[in-house]
Amino acid sequence: MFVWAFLVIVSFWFVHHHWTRRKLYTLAAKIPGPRAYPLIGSAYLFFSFKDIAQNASKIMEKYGSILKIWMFNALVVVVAKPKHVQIILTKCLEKETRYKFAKDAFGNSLLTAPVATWRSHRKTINPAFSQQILDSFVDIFVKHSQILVRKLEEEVDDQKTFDVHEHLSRCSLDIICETAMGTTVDAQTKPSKLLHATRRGAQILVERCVRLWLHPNITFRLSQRGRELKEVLDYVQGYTGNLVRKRYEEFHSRIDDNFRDTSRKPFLEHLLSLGDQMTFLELRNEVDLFITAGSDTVTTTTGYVLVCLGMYQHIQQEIIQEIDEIFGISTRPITRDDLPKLKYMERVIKETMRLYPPVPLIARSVTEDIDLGELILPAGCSVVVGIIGMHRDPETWTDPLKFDPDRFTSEEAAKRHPYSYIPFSGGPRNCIGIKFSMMAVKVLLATILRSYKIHTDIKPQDIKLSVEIVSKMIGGANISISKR
Ligand code: HEM
Repeated sequence: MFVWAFLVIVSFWFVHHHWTRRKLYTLAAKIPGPRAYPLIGSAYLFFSFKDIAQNASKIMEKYGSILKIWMFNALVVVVAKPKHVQIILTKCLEKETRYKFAKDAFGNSLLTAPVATWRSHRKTINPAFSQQILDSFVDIFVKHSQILVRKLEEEVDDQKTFDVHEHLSRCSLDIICETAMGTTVDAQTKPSKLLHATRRGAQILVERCVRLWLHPNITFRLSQRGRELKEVLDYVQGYTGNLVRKRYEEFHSRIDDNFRDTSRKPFLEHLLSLGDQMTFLELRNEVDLFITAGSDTVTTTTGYVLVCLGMYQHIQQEIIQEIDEIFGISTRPITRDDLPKLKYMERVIKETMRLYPPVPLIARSVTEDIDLGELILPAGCSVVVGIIGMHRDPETWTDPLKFDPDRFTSEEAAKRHPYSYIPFSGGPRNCIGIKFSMMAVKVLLATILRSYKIHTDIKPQDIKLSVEIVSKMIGGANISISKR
């Protein structure tokens, strides 16, 4: 009797579920994709964590630039053509459901907030990333880059390779903490619990996204990973919370014109001076997001560029020539006026981010049917933009695996679709830190290259990127350095 009742309820649910989603199924049937089995869909292709990237690229090669994957009963559509991506990134502003896992760490911050909240926060926060404010941070970039150069002394030996990512991540954390909160964490000179905590937090988040049993809050909180994340977040949020609270209270107890001037102040104080729009918790969430989003991406980008310079010595030579033309034999520090002159370096950074995008995939939720011309994306599905696939698409990039910074001269760039190159995403919900990153990476590279020559044994065909929120080179960004 009990079994019959159970079967009737399940059948009823099944029919009801399919009936309410009939439009989604009809539209999905028109999108090509790998075979889907009852209940699991095509999720079997992603059961092995280490094969995810390989399987995803095989599927993309086979099914082309729009394809569907049924992950159990969730429809995921992958798109990789600039004209489709432009429509998606301008019309679908709601983040994909898995971003909600990041709310434990960042609450309703820019990255994770629903559209209505995001819109007002983005409007409030945008002025804090003005050119004038960013210019005031150059001294901070320089100070920490010079410490990095001193730390790298220990590694000088062209017979010895080391993972430069390790040094860069400490330096980027110092930069981002000082620019975001006005405090130095000295991660380059002291052991840093904050560094390990932010790193571990990001790893657990990725694991949660791909391990289905960690999706429900209840199983996650009881799991070892859930407990570990709590411990990590208690530390990070305790640390940043104390600093944010101190500044928040200071600001509210003495609002005076000092807080309103635009001389060098961390983001946090600029956010406070924008008015009473943000609560303490909102401020802490945004600061936590800047620290994670800003430090990992700047680290990865700079590390990728250094490996590329090691692989392509003639390109390194050209950058060094550009640097020497600006500084000559002077040892003066880099200033903000030097940065726009590093034009060839900028092209090298862009070409590196094309082949090795720090954020290889992004995802959005489709909340209403979206007409892509050839196909309609049904409301209720998720859409993944495969940035790495787009950046290597032979239809856009001739000889796509060739490292060629001249693809980014203004004449060449003008010939391409504006959404063919999107390392910082695109549309209204793009990265808020574009200019910050370019300035920080330029200062880091120029400071390093004024002192050292870069070498590597890595070959382009050996480079594989890990599947993480921010990609890394599997095996490490291994270089060796010698004094110039
Ligand atoms: C090379 C460096 C960087 C790259 C490649 C990068 C890339 C991206 C991408 C692809 C997104 C979109 C994410 C998505 O839609 O899921 C994003 C968003 C974001 N990034 Fe960056 N980022 C970089 C540096 C930074 C820095 C330095 C900061 C802060 C100081 C920052 C803060 C943010 C924030 C707050 C968002 C969310 C924006 C919004 O939704 O309004 N990023 N970034």
